[in-house]
Amino acid sequence: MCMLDTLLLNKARVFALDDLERIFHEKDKLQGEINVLEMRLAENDAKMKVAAQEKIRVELLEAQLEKLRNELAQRGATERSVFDLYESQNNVFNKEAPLLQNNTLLQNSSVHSLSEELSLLRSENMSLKNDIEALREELSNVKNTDERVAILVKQHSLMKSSLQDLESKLIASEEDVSKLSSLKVECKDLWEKVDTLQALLDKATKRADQAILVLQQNQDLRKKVDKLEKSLEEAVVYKLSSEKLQQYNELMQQKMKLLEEHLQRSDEEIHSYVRLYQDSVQEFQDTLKSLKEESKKRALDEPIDDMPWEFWSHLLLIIDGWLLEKKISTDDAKLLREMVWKRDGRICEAYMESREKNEREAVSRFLKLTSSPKSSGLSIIHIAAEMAPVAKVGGLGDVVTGLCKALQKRGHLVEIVLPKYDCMQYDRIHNLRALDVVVESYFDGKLYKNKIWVGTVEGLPVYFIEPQHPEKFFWRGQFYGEHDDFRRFSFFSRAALELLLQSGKKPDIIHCHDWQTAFVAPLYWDLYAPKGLNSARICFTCHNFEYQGTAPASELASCGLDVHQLNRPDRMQDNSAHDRVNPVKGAVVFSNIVTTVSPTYAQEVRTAEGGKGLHSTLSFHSKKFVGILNGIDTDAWNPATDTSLKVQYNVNDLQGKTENKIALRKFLGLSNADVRQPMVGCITRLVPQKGVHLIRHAIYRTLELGGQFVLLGSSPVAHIQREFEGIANHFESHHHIRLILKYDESLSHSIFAASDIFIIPSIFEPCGLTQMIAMRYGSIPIVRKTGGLNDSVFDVDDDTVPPQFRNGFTFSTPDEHGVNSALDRAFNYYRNNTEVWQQLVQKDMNMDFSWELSTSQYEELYLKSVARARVAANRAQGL
Ligand SMILES: Nc1ncnc2c1ncn2[C@@H]1O[C@H](COP(=O)(O)OP(=O)(O)O)[C@@H](O)[C@H]1O
Repeated sequence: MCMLDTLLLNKARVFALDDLERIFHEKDKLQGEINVLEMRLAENDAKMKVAAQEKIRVELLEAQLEKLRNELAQRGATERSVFDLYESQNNVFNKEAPLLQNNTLLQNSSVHSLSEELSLLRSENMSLKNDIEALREELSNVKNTDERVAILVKQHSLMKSSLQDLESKLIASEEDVSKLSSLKVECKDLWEKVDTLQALLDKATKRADQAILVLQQNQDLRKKVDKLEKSLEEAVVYKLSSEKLQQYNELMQQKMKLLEEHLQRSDEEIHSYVRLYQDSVQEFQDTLKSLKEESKKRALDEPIDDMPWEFWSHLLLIIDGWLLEKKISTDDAKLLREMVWKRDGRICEAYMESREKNEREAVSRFLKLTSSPKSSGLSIIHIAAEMAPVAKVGGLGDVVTGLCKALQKRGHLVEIVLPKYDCMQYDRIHNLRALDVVVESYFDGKLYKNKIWVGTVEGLPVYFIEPQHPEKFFWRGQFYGEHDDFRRFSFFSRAALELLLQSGKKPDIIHCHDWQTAFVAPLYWDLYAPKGLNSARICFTCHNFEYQGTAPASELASCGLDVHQLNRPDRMQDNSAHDRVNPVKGAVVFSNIVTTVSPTYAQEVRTAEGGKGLHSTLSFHSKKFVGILNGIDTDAWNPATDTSLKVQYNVNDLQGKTENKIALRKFLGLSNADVRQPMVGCITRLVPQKGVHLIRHAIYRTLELGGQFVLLGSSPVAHIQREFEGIANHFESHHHIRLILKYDESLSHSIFAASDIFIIPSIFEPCGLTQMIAMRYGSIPIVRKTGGLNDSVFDVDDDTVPPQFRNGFTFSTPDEHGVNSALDRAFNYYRNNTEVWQQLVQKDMNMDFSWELSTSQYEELYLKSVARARVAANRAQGL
């Protein structure tokens, strides 16, 4: 390193000296040129002066010439008159000789003088002519001189400009000289540094020699050093990545802080509520602490943690059943429910003791449990149209189950109310039974009976409502897509609230989902809060703003809502059709908390392009509107325990993934010739939102790239279903392409496990779950950057994202070019970078997409809303 520095410094010095030499030489040359030019300029000036004098002389000569010409002209006239006179005198003399004889002498003398004068004039004339000739010559010379003068003037101006050029060059060179002198100083400095570096280098070389000696003597030590260096590098990489992560976290924290500040400024009231809430949390924590201490003393009071959720939900349903069947009072039921909620050991013991006894004895045993500590969580009731796995159409079902399970784990009492569809997966419901009770609910001006069923699903207590209505609302063989969906689900929403009212429940939160149960929000505030079901705050989650369930305003009256009051622009009136009502808009307006399923989608729907007509409503209510990214149920989606798979596997043993690929190929009749042939998977509803034309294109592109493609999907849109049936038939016995056009939960697990790449080219995507499930199964996602896909998939080549977050391939423009760009890159990585691909698979499988983080966000929203309600209630009571 030191040697390199020395060489570089030497080189720099030589260059600098060469430059100096060259600049001096150039300067001398320029100075010489300037001198010559100055001399020539002086010469020119002198010449010009001479020329000017000559010009004056010429002018004088011309004047003289003119004078002489005039004189000559006069003299010519005189000469001619003298001659004429002489001739006439001769004639007279000849004619009158006798008369003139006396005057002859006189005459002779005058003639003589005249002829003398004439010859004088002639000679003078001659000399003048010569003079004129000479002057003419001189004049032509002068003309030549004029031309020369003009040339000289031109040359003069040219020289002047080149002189200016030279002067500016001289200035520049002088600057160069000054730079050079500073360069010289720097150079000197550098030399000094070179010397010190040289000294250091010498020292280092000496040390290196010693080190080499030591290393040569001890090979083992060297190996250890190598190992240490490697781990040091890893540590540096780790440090760098953790630093980046920290930076990223700091950035996020800053953003959050800004947001928090903004919220604080914009809503002073919320701020005070938060403080009050914090006080109550403190109070709650104190109570909890003292309870904990107390419970330590009493072994029987200890919460039972080793009983499954299934058990507690079952107990809860027993108590609710007794309440509805009027076998216990509301207060007793409340106390017992709270004990279940707290997983109290005493109620567990009571159940165990009374298992073999008849119902009356069991009831009395339970009623002996008199004291019960305060509950530690919230009572949350979800009213929904889907719940996985019993009634699932898409992501909504997954979210209801995943979120409820996570809330239950956090100590909240969670219950779910669902329609009792005929087409449910009844084998996934435990202890399903009908209660000996009938709940009547209003519809079309009458009361209709509802049969209430209870059972546990995934360890959660669920109420199923079976309307005894002649239109058999939920006996249709399918969940949605019926002509009277508006009537079916407005009926269900009202019956669900009726059930809560009649069973005396006092929930803290009622959480409804999508347009099907959006009616709950206006029904609650307009009808049920006045009836006494007033303990709750309403949370509404919209999983997709594409579906708003609008209908003619008059249809709202069936479930008892006031059309006149609600069909208003600030309430339920649809923003684009004033004679229609919009349930989603109603829920946005009437809920205390409104959420959607990813932060990016929450932004997108506030724009005119993304809001599907609701952007202005959402912007108006933006203070209560947030986007929370969904999680996935990591118990249900776990390749290490998934019984749908041929072989279970995990991040440390990926052989099982390959075996699933081979098994799926066999099952679907695809070629098994090359185990490394990449398999692209796609599991989706085939609707325009999912980018069906891009899915179709991806099939053909995968074929071109030499991969295999497996599509599992079905479409509620007839022409899309037909189109894909055409493609499916075309590839019916193809070795590399298979389209399975149906809903098949078990097959979906096999495809997630078998595929290497998973494609989701959505036009818009509120959250999307398949990208997270795919990652959990080690299938690398290719997604379009939109909605929740944008919040969960980060491109492996995007260096603006910290490396630990990069987990897939993304593209922005929803066209074939975009698909190609991502698909081609993915194939390239898969084929040419096996090791990197393997690391990517492991990284993706380790990513945390559980409900943990999202649930804590929902929990925080619930708690804040409940605290605000308490403060408002206390204020109203004057406390
Ligand atoms: N044909 C199908 N067979 C089995 N499961 C499917 C099918 N189509 C979609 N799914 C499942 O439905 C869920 C889709 O959720 P999501 O990605 O949020 O999309 P969306 O809710 O818009 O349909 C995933 O769990 C996916 O595996």
